[in-house]
Amino acid sequence: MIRRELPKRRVQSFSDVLDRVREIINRVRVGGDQALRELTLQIDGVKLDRLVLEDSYIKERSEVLDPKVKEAIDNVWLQLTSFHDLIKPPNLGGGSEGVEYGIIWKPIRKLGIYVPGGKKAYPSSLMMAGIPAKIAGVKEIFVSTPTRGDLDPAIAYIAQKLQVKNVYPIGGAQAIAAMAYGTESVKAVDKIVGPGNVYVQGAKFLVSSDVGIDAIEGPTELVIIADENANPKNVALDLMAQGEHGSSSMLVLISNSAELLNEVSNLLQGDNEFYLVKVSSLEEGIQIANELAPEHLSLYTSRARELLARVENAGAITLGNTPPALIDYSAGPDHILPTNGWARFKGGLTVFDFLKGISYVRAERISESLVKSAEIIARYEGFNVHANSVGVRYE
Ligand SMILES: NC(=O)c1ccc[n+]([C@@H]2O[C@H](COP(=O)([O-])OP(=O)(O)OC[C@H]3O[C@@H](n4cnc5c(N)ncnc54)[C@H](O)[C@@H]3O)[C@@H](O)[C@H]2O)c1
Ligand SMILES: N[C@H](CO)Cc1c[nH]c[nH+]1
Ligand SMILES: [Zn+2]
Repeated sequence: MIRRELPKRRVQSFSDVLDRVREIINRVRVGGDQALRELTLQIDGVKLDRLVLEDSYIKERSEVLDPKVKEAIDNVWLQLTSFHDLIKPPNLGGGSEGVEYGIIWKPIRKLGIYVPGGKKAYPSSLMMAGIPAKIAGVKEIFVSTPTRGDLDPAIAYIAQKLQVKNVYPIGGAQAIAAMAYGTESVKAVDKIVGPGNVYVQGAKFLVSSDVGIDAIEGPTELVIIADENANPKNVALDLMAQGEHGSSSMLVLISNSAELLNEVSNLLQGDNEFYLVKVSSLEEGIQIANELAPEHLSLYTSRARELLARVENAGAITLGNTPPALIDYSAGPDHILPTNGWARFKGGLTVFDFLKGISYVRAERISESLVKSAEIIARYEGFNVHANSVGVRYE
């Protein structure tokens, strides 16, 4: 369906399902493995005979993967690695006023990756989470994914490449609850990352008081800002491509060209809702995009480079005639990206999501003024022992 207006809200939001998700989480916390089996049967219609897939089974499944797909995965692996390697921060040290200080980056220890698999399998998402995690130095990776029968061979292959400790054939909020709190079979982790539908993201949100999460990465969003130079067929393809994720995707085209909007409108097919909006200038388009804070933003205009500087809120941006689907698979930057407006304060997944920056200080010959300042502020706050503990050392 084509709408000639801006979307008023996300089609489906994780906050719409929090009551149901809370109920699922509580059932897993109380009932452990048995609750996981019951919930997977009730919600997914899958009878689980085991909750941890054996290594021999994962190997067997990876062996049935088409060699062409294996080769493609190996190829993309190198490109994703080069992007995330570029970002990995070095340990830094310096000093000022007699204080030696620095920061050391340490990986989180136990990581849970959720790999979506309700409607389609997402092996690419396992790569997008697993590669930066490995580059950050994460040692123990656990994966949960709904399997609807057998494990997807590409997920099996990637799990092996990542030396994943356990793969759990569990999906939805129950998988997130299990990795957050642990059950007899599922290990509790320090942080859970990964995309998924509103139930998965709602669960991540609710467990985030007890375990780390990356962000809300729910139903796909694409905003395209295009001018009269954009190819209408490619614009329509990009919108319909992200529509493949399901009816919850938010798909918006903003243009200053009525002709382009009409041409695209005639080309769009499928069940998704497409929002086509006319603006008077590309700058106005950017302003709207900044308010929507979409997951994917495409600047499909010859002024893309110039407009890039005006973008404040977006998960990832494609410039000119670059398909957003290239980020989904092989360009290098991550496709695990914030949705629901979380791009106002969070970027896409990077090695930073798997690292903790721990700062250190050594102050043997600190300047008198910094000692005095510490004492004065401590006393101002009423923390006299703090002040004394500093002052006494540098008398
Ligand atoms: N933002 C990103 O970075 C990003 C990346 C890739 C995919 N995605 C999104 O991930 C999503 C994948 O969704 P999916 O559904 O195919 O797979 P999924 O694995 O996220 O969700 C499937 C699970 O949801 C649970 N579920 C489904 N209906 C339920 C209900 N009524 N009550 C309770 N639980 C229920 C089930 O347990 C099922 O196993 C898509 O929306 C896609 O756009 C986002
Ligand atoms: N477009 C999704 C991120 O919103 C990522 C993806 C995976 N597979 C295909 N697409
Ligand atoms: Zn996609």
